[in-house]
Amino acid sequence: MLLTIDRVQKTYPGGRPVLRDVSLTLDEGRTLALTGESGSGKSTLLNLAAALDCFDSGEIILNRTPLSHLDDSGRAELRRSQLSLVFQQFNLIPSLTVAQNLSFHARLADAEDADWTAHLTERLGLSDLLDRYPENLSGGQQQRVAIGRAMAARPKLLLADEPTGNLDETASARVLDLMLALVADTGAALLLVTHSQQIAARLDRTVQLCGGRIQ
Ligand SMILES: Nc1ncnc2c1ncn2[C@@H]1O[C@H](COP(=O)(O)OP(=O)(O)OP(=O)(O)O)[C@@H](O)[C@H]1O
Repeated sequence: MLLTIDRVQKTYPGGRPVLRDVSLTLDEGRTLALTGESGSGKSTLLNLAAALDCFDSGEIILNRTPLSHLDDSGRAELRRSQLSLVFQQFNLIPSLTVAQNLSFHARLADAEDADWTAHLTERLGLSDLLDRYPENLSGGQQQRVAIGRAMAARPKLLLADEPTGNLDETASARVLDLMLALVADTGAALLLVTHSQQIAARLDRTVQLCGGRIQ
C-alpha cells in the first residue's frame, strides 16, 4: 500500500474537529477522487497526506514511512523525494521561465532527467513556450506547466487539489487527460480533490467526505 490514512483526527486551533476518524488507502498506480461539500475537510486531508500539516491523532503512512515519526526536516525530505502537488491556483514561480519552472522540483529532489523532461515538455504541448514567463500563459498552459513540474521528479504520489477548478471546459478536459495519462505512464498514484462528479468518474475510486467523516 502506498498511502494509508488510519483514523486521522484534525482540529485547527480554537476550532471544531475538521477530520474525525478518517481512514482510507491508496495503492501504487491507482487513482482516487476525494469529493465532498465545501468545508468538509478535503483540502485539510490532502495537506496532511502531503506532510504539509500535522494531525492530532491516528497515523498516515506514505511508502512505509509513518508521518507522525517525522520532524519538520523529515517531512520536507519526504515531500521532496516521494510526492508532488498540483493546486487550483497553478502556483508557478513568476520570475522563472517555463523551462526553469519545469525543472524546479526535479532539481530540488536531485532527480533531474533531461530525457524525461524533454518527453514531458513534448507530451504537454509546451515545446514552443519554454522561454515564456507564467504571466504570459493561459490558465490551461500554466496548469500544464504545473503538471510537468510535478511529474518531472517522477513522484510516487501526486496530490491534486481542484487542478481544473480555474479552467474552462476545453482546457479542463485537456489538463485532466494529460494528468491521467502521465500518472498511468509513470505508475504514480493520484489523490485528487474535486467537486465534479464527472471528473471523479474518470478515476478508479471515489471517497466522499461529509462533516469530516468518510461517507
Ligand atoms: N488553517 C486553518 N485554520 C483554521 N481553520 C481552517 C484552516 N483551514 C481550513 N479550516 C477550516 O476547516 C474546515 C475544512 O476546510 P477545508 O479547506 O479542508 O475544506 P474543503 O472541503 O477543502 O473546502 P472547499 O471545497 O471549500 O475547498 C473549514 O471549516 C475551514 O474553515
